[in-house]
Amino acid sequence: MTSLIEQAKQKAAYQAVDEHVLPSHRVIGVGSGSTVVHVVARLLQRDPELNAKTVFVPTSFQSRGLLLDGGLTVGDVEQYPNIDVTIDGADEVDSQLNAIKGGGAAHLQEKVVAEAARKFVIVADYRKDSKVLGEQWTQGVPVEVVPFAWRAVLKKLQELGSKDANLRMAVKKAGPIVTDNGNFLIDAPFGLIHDPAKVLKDIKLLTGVVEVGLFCNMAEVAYFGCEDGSVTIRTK
Ligand SMILES: O=C(CO)[C@H](O)[C@H](O)COP(=O)(O)O
Repeated sequence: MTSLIEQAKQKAAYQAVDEHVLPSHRVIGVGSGSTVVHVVARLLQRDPELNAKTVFVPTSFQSRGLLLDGGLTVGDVEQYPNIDVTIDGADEVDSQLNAIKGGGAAHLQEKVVAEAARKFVIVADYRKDSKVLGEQWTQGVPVEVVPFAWRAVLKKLQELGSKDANLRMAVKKAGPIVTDNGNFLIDAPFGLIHDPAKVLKDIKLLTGVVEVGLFCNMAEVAYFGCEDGSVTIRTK
C-alpha cells in the first residue's frame, strides 16, 4: 500500500507536470530525489511522439538514470542553456517560495538547471511546507565545498553562527559523502532563517564553497501534496 507521503508526492508531481510541461516545450529540466521519481513517471505517460521530440536535462546521477531507464533523450546545460521549464523537489519551502535543497546532495547541478529555465517549479509533500525556512528542515543548509577546504569552511560557518555545522558522512562508505561533482558537503543549521538571501550571500562568499542549498527568489510556483489528497499551489 502506498503511504500518505508517497501519495502526496505523486499528486504534486503529476499536477505540476500536467500544468507546466507543455506540448510546445522542447527542453525540460528534471531535478533529483524521491518526488522527482513521480515527475519522470508522469512524463513517461505523455504521448511518446512528444517525448521523442523533447530533450531532458537531468540534475544528478540519479535523475539521469531515471530518464535513461525511461528511454528518454538526455542532454546537458552546455548543449541546452535555454530550458523551457525545470521541475524539482525541495527539502523545505517558505511562504515566499525560497527553498532549502541539497538533502540529496545534488543542489549544485539542480541550481544550474533551475537557473537555466524560463520557469522553475517545485514539487513536494506537506512536510516541506513552512512559513520560515528552518521550521521543518532542521539538519541545516547543505553547503557543497571543495574537499581541500572543508575544515576551513566549517570553521567559517561556525563563526557565521552555525555552531553545529558538520561534515555529512556517508552510509555504506567510510568517511564523508562525495557529491556527483567530487566535492564534500557540510550541513549548516542556522535555526529559523528569516533572511535566506543574506545567509546565502554570506555563505557563498566563503572561499572553498562551491554552492549553497538555498534557492532564493527562483521558484515561480510550488505544488504541495497534502495529507487529505488535495494539492496546495503556492505562487509568487
Ligand atoms: O534537493 C534535493 C536533492 O539535492 C531534493 O530535491 C530534495 O532533497 C527533496 O528530495 P525528496 O523529493 O526525496 O524529498
